[in-house]
Amino acid sequence: MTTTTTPADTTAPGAGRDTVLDASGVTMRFGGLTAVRDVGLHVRAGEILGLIGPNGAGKTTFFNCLTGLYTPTEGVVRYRGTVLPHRSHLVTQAGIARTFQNIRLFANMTVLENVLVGRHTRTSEGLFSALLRGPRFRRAERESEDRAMDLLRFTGLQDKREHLARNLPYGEQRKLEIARALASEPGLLLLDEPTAGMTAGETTATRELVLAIRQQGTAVLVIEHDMRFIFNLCDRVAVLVQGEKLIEGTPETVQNDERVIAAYLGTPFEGEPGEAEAAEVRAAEAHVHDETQVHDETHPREGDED
Ligand SMILES: Nc1ncnc2c1ncn2[C@@H]1O[C@H](COP(=O)(O)OP(=O)(O)OP(=O)(O)O)[C@@H](O)[C@H]1O
Repeated sequence: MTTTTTPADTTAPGAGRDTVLDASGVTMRFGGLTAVRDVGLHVRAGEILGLIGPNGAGKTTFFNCLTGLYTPTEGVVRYRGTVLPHRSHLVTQAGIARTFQNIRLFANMTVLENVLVGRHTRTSEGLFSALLRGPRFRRAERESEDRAMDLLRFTGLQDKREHLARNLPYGEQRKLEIARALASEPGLLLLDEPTAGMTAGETTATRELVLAIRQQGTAVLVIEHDMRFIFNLCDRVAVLVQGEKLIEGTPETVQNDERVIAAYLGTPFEGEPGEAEAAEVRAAEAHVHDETQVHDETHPREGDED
Protein backbone atom coordinates (compact mmCIF):
# COMPACT_ATOMS: atom_id res chain seq x y z
CA MET A 1 0.00 0.00 0.00
CA THR A 2 1.44 3.38 -0.92
CA THR A 3 0.94 6.75 0.69
CA THR A 4 0.19 9.55 -1.70
CA THR A 5 0.71 12.93 -0.15
CA THR A 6 0.83 15.38 -3.01
CA PRO A 7 -2.77 15.77 -4.27
CA ALA A 8 -4.26 16.11 -0.81
CA ASP A 9 -1.38 17.86 0.88
CA THR A 10 -3.46 20.81 1.98
CA THR A 11 -5.04 21.68 5.29
CA ALA A 12 -8.67 20.82 6.04
CA PRO A 13 -11.14 23.70 5.54
CA GLY A 14 -11.43 25.74 8.72
CA ALA A 15 -8.07 24.61 10.11
CA GLY A 16 -6.17 27.46 11.68
CA ARG A 17 -3.40 28.30 14.09
CA ASP A 18 -5.19 26.72 17.05
CA THR A 19 -5.62 23.43 15.16
CA VAL A 20 -4.28 20.34 16.93
CA LEU A 21 -5.36 17.72 14.41
CA ASP A 22 -5.55 18.38 10.70
CA ALA A 23 -6.48 15.42 8.52
CA SER A 24 -6.92 16.10 4.85
CA GLY A 25 -7.90 13.94 1.89
CA VAL A 26 -7.77 10.74 3.94
CA THR A 27 -8.74 7.71 1.88
CA MET A 28 -8.46 4.09 3.01
CA ARG A 29 -9.03 1.21 0.61
CA PHE A 30 -9.10 -2.45 1.50
CA GLY A 31 -8.75 -4.17 -1.89
CA GLY A 32 -11.84 -3.11 -3.83
CA LEU A 33 -13.57 -1.58 -0.80
CA THR A 34 -13.12 2.12 -0.10
CA ALA A 35 -13.84 2.34 3.64
CA VAL A 36 -12.91 6.05 3.90
CA ARG A 37 -12.97 8.42 0.96
CA ASP A 38 -11.26 11.82 0.85
CA VAL A 39 -12.14 12.81 4.41
CA GLY A 40 -10.86 16.10 5.80
CA LEU A 41 -11.31 16.98 9.45
CA HIS A 42 -9.69 19.28 11.93
CA VAL A 43 -9.87 19.52 15.70
CA ARG A 44 -9.05 22.74 17.48
CA ALA A 45 -7.34 23.09 20.83
CA GLY A 46 -9.85 22.79 23.66
CA GLU A 47 -12.52 21.34 21.40
CA ILE A 48 -14.72 18.26 21.74
CA LEU A 49 -15.60 16.96 18.28
CA GLY A 50 -18.03 14.10 17.70
CA LEU A 51 -17.77 11.65 14.81
CA ILE A 52 -21.00 9.82 14.06
CA GLY A 53 -22.43 7.67 11.30
CA PRO A 54 -24.16 4.37 10.62
CA ASN A 55 -22.47 1.02 11.25
CA GLY A 56 -19.73 0.42 8.70
CA ALA A 57 -19.50 4.12 7.78
CA GLY A 58 -15.73 4.06 8.26
CA LYS A 59 -15.40 5.81 11.64
CA THR A 60 -13.02 3.33 13.25
CA THR A 61 -11.04 2.97 10.02
CA PHE A 62 -10.61 6.75 10.00
CA PHE A 63 -9.43 6.63 13.66
CA ASN A 64 -6.95 3.92 12.68
CA CYS A 65 -5.61 6.18 9.92
CA LEU A 66 -5.18 9.03 12.41
CA THR A 67 -3.36 6.92 14.98
CA GLY A 68 -0.89 5.19 12.68
CA LEU A 69 -2.52 1.77 12.94
CA TYR A 70 -3.30 1.99 9.23
CA THR A 71 -1.31 3.74 6.54
CA PRO A 72 -3.97 5.61 4.59
CA THR A 73 -4.01 4.90 0.88
CA GLU A 74 -4.09 8.66 0.32
CA GLY A 75 -4.06 11.75 2.48
CA VAL A 76 -2.10 13.50 5.19
CA VAL A 77 -2.57 13.71 8.93
CA ARG A 78 -0.88 16.47 10.87
CA TYR A 79 -0.65 17.02 14.59
CA ARG A 80 0.13 20.62 15.55
CA GLY A 81 1.38 21.26 12.01
CA THR A 82 3.68 18.24 11.76
CA VAL A 83 2.89 15.31 9.47
CA LEU A 84 2.42 12.18 11.58
CA PRO A 85 4.36 8.99 10.94
CA HIS A 86 2.44 5.76 10.27
CA ARG A 87 3.54 4.08 13.51
CA SER A 88 1.16 4.06 16.43
CA HIS A 89 3.81 4.45 19.17
CA LEU A 90 5.25 7.47 17.35
CA VAL A 91 1.78 8.98 17.05
CA THR A 92 1.29 8.50 20.80
CA GLN A 93 4.68 10.08 21.42
CA ALA A 94 3.69 13.02 19.21
CA GLY A 95 0.65 13.67 21.42
CA ILE A 96 -2.37 11.64 20.29
CA ALA A 97 -3.75 8.89 22.54
CA ARG A 98 -6.76 6.68 22.01
CA THR A 99 -9.08 4.11 23.48
CA PHE A 100 -10.57 1.20 21.55
CA GLN A 101 -14.10 0.10 20.74
CA ASN A 102 -13.29 -3.27 22.35
CA ILE A 103 -11.52 -2.61 25.63
CA ARG A 104 -7.80 -3.43 25.41
CA LEU A 105 -6.37 -3.59 28.91
CA PHE A 106 -3.68 -5.81 30.37
CA ALA A 107 -6.21 -8.00 32.13
CA ASN A 108 -3.79 -9.65 34.56
CA MET A 109 -2.01 -6.46 35.56
CA THR A 110 -3.20 -4.17 38.31
CA VAL A 111 -5.03 -0.93 37.69
CA LEU A 112 -1.92 1.06 38.64
CA GLU A 113 0.33 -1.05 36.40
CA ASN A 114 -1.97 -0.49 33.45
CA VAL A 115 -1.64 3.27 33.85
CA LEU A 116 2.13 2.99 34.32
CA VAL A 117 2.34 1.14 30.98
CA GLY A 118 0.61 4.14 29.41
CA ARG A 119 3.43 6.37 30.74
CA HIS A 120 6.21 4.65 28.85
CA THR A 121 6.22 7.15 25.97
CA ARG A 122 6.89 9.93 28.50
CA THR A 123 9.77 8.33 30.40
CA SER A 124 13.29 8.61 29.08
CA GLU A 125 14.92 5.96 31.23
CA GLY A 126 16.75 3.41 29.08
CA LEU A 127 17.26 -0.31 29.54
CA PHE A 128 20.58 0.04 31.42
CA SER A 129 19.16 2.53 33.81
CA ALA A 130 16.22 0.18 34.44
CA LEU A 131 18.48 -2.85 34.95
CA LEU A 132 20.80 -1.03 37.34
CA ARG A 133 17.85 0.57 39.15
CA GLY A 134 20.06 3.54 39.99
CA PRO A 135 18.85 6.73 41.76
CA ARG A 136 17.82 8.35 38.47
CA PHE A 137 15.69 5.38 37.56
CA ARG A 138 14.11 5.21 41.02
CA ARG A 139 13.28 8.92 40.93
CA ALA A 140 11.70 8.59 37.47
CA GLU A 141 9.76 5.57 38.70
CA ARG A 142 8.44 7.52 41.71
CA GLU A 143 7.41 10.43 39.49
CA SER A 144 5.61 8.07 37.11
CA GLU A 145 3.78 6.46 40.01
CA ASP A 146 2.74 9.87 41.39
CA ARG A 147 1.43 10.89 37.99
CA ALA A 148 -0.40 7.57 37.61
CA MET A 149 -2.02 8.02 41.02
CA ASP A 150 -3.10 11.56 40.00
CA LEU A 151 -4.82 10.01 36.99
CA LEU A 152 -6.49 7.34 39.09
CA ARG A 153 -7.84 10.06 41.38
CA PHE A 154 -8.94 12.07 38.34
CA THR A 155 -10.89 9.09 36.99
CA GLY A 156 -12.14 7.98 40.42
CA LEU A 157 -10.19 4.71 40.45
CA GLN A 158 -7.74 5.49 43.25
CA ASP A 159 -9.21 2.89 45.62
CA LYS A 160 -8.84 0.21 42.97
CA ARG A 161 -5.12 0.68 42.34
CA GLU A 162 -4.17 -2.85 43.41
CA HIS A 163 -7.13 -4.59 41.74
CA LEU A 164 -6.51 -6.68 38.66
CA ALA A 165 -7.93 -4.93 35.61
CA ARG A 166 -10.00 -7.99 34.70
CA ASN A 167 -11.85 -7.82 38.03
CA LEU A 168 -13.12 -4.27 37.49
CA PRO A 169 -16.76 -3.75 36.52
CA TYR A 170 -17.23 -2.84 32.86
CA GLY A 171 -17.71 0.90 33.39
CA GLU A 172 -14.50 1.11 35.44
CA GLN A 173 -12.55 -0.81 32.80
CA ARG A 174 -13.57 1.89 30.32
CA LYS A 175 -12.42 4.57 32.78
CA LEU A 176 -9.12 2.76 33.22
CA GLU A 177 -8.60 2.74 29.45
CA ILE A 178 -9.07 6.50 29.49
CA ALA A 179 -6.69 6.90 32.45
CA ARG A 180 -4.07 4.83 30.63
CA ALA A 181 -4.49 6.91 27.46
CA LEU A 182 -4.13 10.12 29.50
CA ALA A 183 -0.90 8.79 31.02
CA SER A 184 0.89 9.59 27.77
CA GLU A 185 -0.05 13.27 28.33
CA PRO A 186 -1.84 13.70 25.00
CA GLY A 187 -2.90 16.98 23.45
CA LEU A 188 -5.66 15.06 21.66
CA LEU A 189 -7.59 12.08 22.98
CA LEU A 190 -9.53 9.83 20.60
CA LEU A 191 -12.37 7.87 22.18
CA ASP A 192 -13.97 5.02 20.19
CA GLU A 193 -17.48 4.39 21.55
CA PRO A 194 -16.64 5.19 25.19
CA THR A 195 -20.19 4.61 26.45
CA ALA A 196 -20.94 1.36 24.60
CA GLY A 197 -22.63 -1.05 27.00
CA MET A 198 -22.81 1.50 29.82
CA THR A 199 -25.73 2.20 32.13
CA ALA A 200 -27.31 5.68 32.03
CA GLY A 201 -25.42 6.60 35.22
CA GLU A 202 -22.08 5.46 33.80
CA THR A 203 -22.76 7.40 30.59
CA THR A 204 -23.40 10.58 32.58
CA ALA A 205 -20.17 10.00 34.52
CA THR A 206 -18.29 9.55 31.24
CA ARG A 207 -19.69 12.83 29.96
CA GLU A 208 -18.44 14.58 33.11
CA LEU A 209 -15.05 12.94 32.69
CA VAL A 210 -14.71 14.06 29.05
CA LEU A 211 -15.62 17.61 30.03
CA ALA A 212 -12.99 17.51 32.80
CA ILE A 213 -10.40 16.22 30.30
CA ARG A 214 -11.12 19.16 28.03
CA GLN A 215 -10.92 21.49 31.04
CA GLN A 216 -7.40 20.22 31.64
CA GLY A 217 -6.39 21.23 28.10
CA THR A 218 -6.78 18.05 26.07
CA ALA A 219 -8.91 18.19 22.93
CA VAL A 220 -11.20 15.21 22.33
CA LEU A 221 -12.43 13.45 19.20
CA VAL A 222 -15.14 10.95 20.04
CA ILE A 223 -16.98 8.25 18.05
CA GLU A 224 -20.31 7.34 19.58
CA HIS A 225 -23.70 5.91 18.61
CA ASP A 226 -25.46 7.43 21.62
CA MET A 227 -26.88 10.60 20.06
CA ARG A 228 -27.99 12.12 23.35
CA PHE A 229 -24.40 11.81 24.62
CA ILE A 230 -22.94 13.30 21.42
CA PHE A 231 -25.32 16.20 21.00
CA ASN A 232 -25.12 17.17 24.66
CA LEU A 233 -21.33 16.99 24.81
CA CYS A 234 -19.74 18.10 21.56
CA ASP A 235 -18.87 21.55 20.26
CA ARG A 236 -19.03 20.25 16.70
CA VAL A 237 -20.13 17.01 15.10
CA ALA A 238 -19.01 15.41 11.82
CA VAL A 239 -21.07 12.75 10.07
CA LEU A 240 -19.58 9.94 8.00
CA VAL A 241 -21.81 7.97 5.65
CA GLN A 242 -20.41 5.21 3.42
CA GLY A 243 -16.88 6.44 4.01
CA GLU A 244 -17.55 10.06 3.08
CA LYS A 245 -18.08 13.11 5.25
CA LEU A 246 -21.65 14.21 4.80
CA ILE A 247 -21.61 17.29 6.99
CA GLU A 248 -19.78 18.91 9.87
CA GLY A 249 -21.20 21.58 12.15
CA THR A 250 -22.71 22.43 15.50
CA PRO A 251 -24.90 19.76 17.13
CA GLU A 252 -27.95 21.85 16.25
CA THR A 253 -27.03 22.12 12.56
CA VAL A 254 -26.23 18.42 12.28
CA GLN A 255 -29.28 17.08 14.07
CA ASN A 256 -31.59 19.18 11.91
CA ASP A 257 -29.90 18.36 8.61
CA GLU A 258 -32.32 16.44 6.41
CA ARG A 259 -29.58 14.32 4.83
CA VAL A 260 -28.36 13.25 8.28
CA ILE A 261 -31.89 12.46 9.36
CA ALA A 262 -32.45 10.41 6.22
CA ALA A 263 -29.10 8.60 6.31
CA TYR A 264 -28.67 8.05 10.01
CA LEU A 265 -30.93 9.56 12.62
CA GLY A 266 -34.18 8.37 11.02
CA THR A 267 -36.27 10.96 12.85
CA PRO A 268 -35.28 14.42 14.08
CA PHE A 269 -33.43 13.98 17.37
CA GLU A 270 -35.61 15.24 20.18
CA GLY A 271 -34.62 12.94 23.01
CA GLU A 272 -37.30 10.86 24.69
CA PRO A 273 -40.89 11.95 23.84
CA GLY A 274 -42.16 14.33 26.48
CA GLU A 275 -45.73 14.61 27.85
CA ALA A 276 -46.66 17.13 25.11
CA GLU A 277 -45.71 14.67 22.34
CA ALA A 278 -47.46 11.80 24.12
CA ALA A 279 -50.65 13.93 24.42
CA GLU A 280 -50.46 14.74 20.69
CA VAL A 281 -50.19 11.04 19.85
CA ARG A 282 -53.17 10.23 22.12
CA ALA A 283 -55.25 13.02 20.50
CA ALA A 284 -54.36 11.81 16.99
CA GLU A 285 -55.27 8.24 17.92
CA ALA A 286 -58.59 9.37 19.40
CA HIS A 287 -59.29 11.33 16.20
CA VAL A 288 -58.64 8.26 14.02
CA HIS A 289 -60.91 6.23 16.32
CA ASP A 290 -63.74 8.83 15.98
CA GLU A 291 -63.33 8.89 12.20
CA THR A 292 -63.60 5.11 12.06
CA GLN A 293 -66.77 5.19 14.11
CA VAL A 294 -68.35 7.87 11.84
CA HIS A 295 -67.34 5.79 8.84
CA ASP A 296 -68.93 2.69 10.35
CA GLU A 297 -72.16 4.50 11.16
CA THR A 298 -72.64 6.00 7.69
CA HIS A 299 -71.60 2.84 5.85
CA PRO A 300 -72.90 -0.07 7.83
CA ARG A 301 -71.11 -3.33 7.11
CA GLU A 302 -72.86 -6.13 5.35
CA GLY A 303 -75.10 -7.99 7.76
CA ASP A 304 -75.46 -5.01 10.18
CA GLU A 305 -79.04 -4.61 11.42
CA ASP A 306 -80.84 -1.27 10.97
N1 LIG B 1 -9.09 -4.40 8.10
C1 LIG B 1 -10.13 -4.37 7.25
N2 LIG B 1 -10.11 -5.09 6.12
C2 LIG B 1 -11.14 -5.05 5.25
N3 LIG B 1 -12.25 -4.30 5.43
C3 LIG B 1 -12.31 -3.57 6.55
C4 LIG B 1 -11.28 -3.56 7.52
N4 LIG B 1 -11.63 -2.72 8.54
C5 LIG B 1 -12.84 -2.25 8.21
N5 LIG B 1 -13.25 -2.76 7.03
C6 LIG B 1 -14.50 -2.42 6.35
O1 LIG B 1 -14.54 -1.01 6.20
C7 LIG B 1 -15.87 -0.52 6.40
C8 LIG B 1 -15.88 0.50 7.51
O2 LIG B 1 -15.70 -0.19 8.75
P1 LIG B 1 -15.51 0.59 10.13
O3 LIG B 1 -15.30 -0.44 11.19
O4 LIG B 1 -14.47 1.62 9.98
O5 LIG B 1 -16.93 1.27 10.30
P2 LIG B 1 -17.52 2.01 11.58
O6 LIG B 1 -18.17 3.26 11.08
O7 LIG B 1 -16.48 2.15 12.62
O8 LIG B 1 -18.64 0.97 12.04
P3 LIG B 1 -19.24 0.68 13.51
O9 LIG B 1 -20.04 1.87 13.91
O10 LIG B 1 -20.09 -0.53 13.28
O11 LIG B 1 -18.07 0.40 14.41
C9 LIG B 1 -16.74 -1.73 6.67
O12 LIG B 1 -17.33 -2.14 5.45
C10 LIG B 1 -15.75 -2.77 7.15
O13 LIG B 1 -16.20 -4.08 6.88
